[in-house]
Amino acid sequence: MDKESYGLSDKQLAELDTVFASDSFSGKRVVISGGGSGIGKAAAWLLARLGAKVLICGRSYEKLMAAIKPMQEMGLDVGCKTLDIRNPEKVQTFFDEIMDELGGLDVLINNAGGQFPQPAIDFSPNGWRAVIDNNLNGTWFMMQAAAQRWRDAEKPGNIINIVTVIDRGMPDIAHTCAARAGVIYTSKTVAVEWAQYGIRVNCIAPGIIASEGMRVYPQEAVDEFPRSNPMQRFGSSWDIAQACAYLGGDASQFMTGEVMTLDGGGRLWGELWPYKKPDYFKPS
Ligand SMILES: CCCCCCC/C=C/C(=O)SCCNC(=O)CCNC(=O)[C@H](O)C(C)(C)COP(=O)(O)OP(=O)(O)OC[C@H]1O[C@@H](n2cnc3c(N)ncnc32)[C@H](O)[C@@H]1OP(=O)(O)O
Ligand SMILES: NC(=O)C1=CN([C@@H]2O[C@H](COP(=O)(O)OP(=O)(O)OC[C@H]3O[C@@H](n4cnc5c(N)ncnc54)[C@H](OP(=O)(O)O)[C@@H]3O)[C@@H](O)[C@H]2O)C=CC1
Repeated sequence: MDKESYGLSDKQLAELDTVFASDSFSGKRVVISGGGSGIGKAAAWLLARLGAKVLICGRSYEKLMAAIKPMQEMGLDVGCKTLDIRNPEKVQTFFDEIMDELGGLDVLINNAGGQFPQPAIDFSPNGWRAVIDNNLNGTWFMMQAAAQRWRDAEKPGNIINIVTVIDRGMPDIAHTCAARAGVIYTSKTVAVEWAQYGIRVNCIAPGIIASEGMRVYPQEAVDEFPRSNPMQRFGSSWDIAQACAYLGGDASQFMTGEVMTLDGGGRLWGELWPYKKPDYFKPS
């Protein structure tokens, strides 16, 4: 399939089945970074359909507005704000504003992120920095800003960080492996530190998901992706959205500091080359 066509349509997102009760997020306020496309948009649809008041953020106002319009037309309670998560001052202002506007916050889904595929030996210093900044620093600024406000207001909170599967590293995206490892181990650490404030922190590690994000990868690499797990296929943004509903809701109330992997078994079997498999590793 052409990678340009990956992703779920608004019609699908409005109609896909879910195992969760239709009022299971009623009264909950949820912020989703990178909610204008892919996994973040699917999570926005699902949690809003389950009754949450949802606010999505990202860098492009046009993209955010295009994402929320069909949700609002369905009567869902969804808004948006522009934010570059790499800017700590802007992140602070963002949380001041949304705490006012939403009247508080229950769940933060740190989904914004991404990388470019390249053999590590060729990374420029700035390319390395850009990926660390986006995925590690940006996620941290968001986590800390939310946690400070929950602590100061003496309210519980729930953080879900979307990472990637890094158990065996990942050729062609070493920068993101470094950043995501940082997010996972920061999450495990603050899951302990912040338990005293009633704040839970968990991660979701998606395998290959047929989202708009696939456009960053060469078509030849994407064609091989389904063969990287024993199920021999892509997962869907809806799979990850449903994991967000589990971790964001009361069913997971005794869970913190964990990484939930949804990768079709990819971490146990198979190989993935997001840029290009070198001849050295091909059968002779
Ligand atoms: C087990 C299964 C795991 C599956 C994992 C594989 C599948 C993963 C899929 C996904 O994650 S899908 C989501 C993908 N979505 C994205 O990646 C979108 C977001 N990405 C970005 O915004 C960028 O990639 C970025 C790196 C964060 C760039 O941000 P920024 O706006 O700061 O970039 P620039 O200012 O343009 O560039 C900074 C620096 O980086 C170099 N660079 C950027 N792109 C490339 C590239 N394609 N190749 C090489 N280098 C690149 C760029 O040249 C700059 O460096 P200098 O030139 O200044 O040295
Ligand atoms: N699809 C997959 O196979 C996998 C995805 N992931 C991760 O899941 C998350 C979602 O990816 P996916 O939905 O597939 O891809 P997308 O590229 O569609 O989503 C990434 C979103 O993050 C936003 N974003 C990126 N950088 C920033 C920033 N600095 N500040 C604010 N928003 C930002 C983008 O919006 P904008 O550019 O407008 O700011 C975009 O909406 C990412 O972290 C990705 O790396 C992990 C493993 C596999």
